[in-house]
Amino acid sequence: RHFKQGDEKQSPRSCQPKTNVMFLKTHKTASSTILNLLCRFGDKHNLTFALPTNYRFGYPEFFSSRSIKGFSQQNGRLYNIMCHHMRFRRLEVQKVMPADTFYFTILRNPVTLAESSYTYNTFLVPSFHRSASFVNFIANPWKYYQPKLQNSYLARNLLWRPRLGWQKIQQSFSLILLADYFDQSMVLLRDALCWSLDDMITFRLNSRSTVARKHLSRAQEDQVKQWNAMDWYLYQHFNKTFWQRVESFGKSRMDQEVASLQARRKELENLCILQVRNGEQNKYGQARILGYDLNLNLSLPDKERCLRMILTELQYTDLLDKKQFPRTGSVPKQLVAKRSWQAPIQGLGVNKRSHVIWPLGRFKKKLLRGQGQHTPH
Ligand SMILES: Nc1ncnc2c1ncn2[C@@H]1O[C@H](COP(=O)(O)OS(=O)(=O)O)[C@@H](OP(=O)(O)O)[C@H]1O
Repeated sequence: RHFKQGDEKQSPRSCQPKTNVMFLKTHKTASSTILNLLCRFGDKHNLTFALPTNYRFGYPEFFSSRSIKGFSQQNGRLYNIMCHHMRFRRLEVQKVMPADTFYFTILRNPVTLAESSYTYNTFLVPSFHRSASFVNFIANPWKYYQPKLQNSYLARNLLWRPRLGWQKIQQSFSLILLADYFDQSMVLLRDALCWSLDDMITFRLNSRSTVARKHLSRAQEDQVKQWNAMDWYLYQHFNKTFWQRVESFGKSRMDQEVASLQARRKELENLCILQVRNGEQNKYGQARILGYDLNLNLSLPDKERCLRMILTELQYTDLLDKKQFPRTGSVPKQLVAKRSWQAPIQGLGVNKRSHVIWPLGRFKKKLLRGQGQHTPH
């Protein structure tokens, strides 16, 4: 049981791995899991990341190259990977990404998306916390929703907002994935990027447990679709194009590759994960986010790799920040636990008893004892 086995199993491929990649990260669409995948790839190959100064590129305002840490019009530098939250503006992004950049994004069924957003952001969105529950909100949204109230953009048509319509999406992105078919999405992405199987293996991050998700009746689902009509329209369109793409990829080839992906993920889960457990309630809502405890008996290289697979968006961003800006980067206060014995949450699930020591210095040691926290996205 070792990471290497999976890498060795892969046959050589004739294509050239893409190293210039732009991912439009969006709310509650498995985007933290994909961000982790991109961070690991870029980190492994020492690629440069366009990093935001404060975890997001000026969101909810439109993207500006000024929000990239260290960028100036004078140095006019280009980056390999861009994957943090933004409100997309193609021309502005193109200024800082090479011409052959591969652009992709991800959507999710607006029904489960809206429920996730409500639970996760209840206290952040006044339109939400005026209602007693999601079912209550969705039965009569106009009673609670006021567009001018703070963060109301999180309460309606979440898919639509960062992207401005399906024609623009179609023009700007070479691949549009669906969180609801995550494994098929990873197969398509792997094919497009020409990356290895292990590069595509992720553990589910920023996730609630299945029992915490609210199941809706058909009538309630219809209410959500009506309330988020633009999202529903967008989703239907890209659901169709997604399955057309699967069709041209080949259905049986897809089934085989999904099976390999799942088998390899299982192997790595067995290697890395001791247990999955409920973390603390997130700060802005009622969601308890699952965390992972790593196995205690891992070799140091495996520990490092397993740990990278469970780093959350903020934690990985801090590591990359530290790597790209060794002198200016600092450990943000919120990542450091108030008491060192506190069990970490949000994916940084190193067991209390297992003080994993990374060889890369004090920062990581702190991080490993730290408490992950999540800003709203
Ligand atoms: N691999 C995979 N497959 C399917 N779904 C997945 C996966 N990884 C994460 N998720 C689900 O995505 C939700 C979190 O999305 P984000 O990470 O984009 O949220 S955030 O906006 O960055 O806070 C969150 O949804 P809910 O659990 O319904 O809240 C996660 O469970």
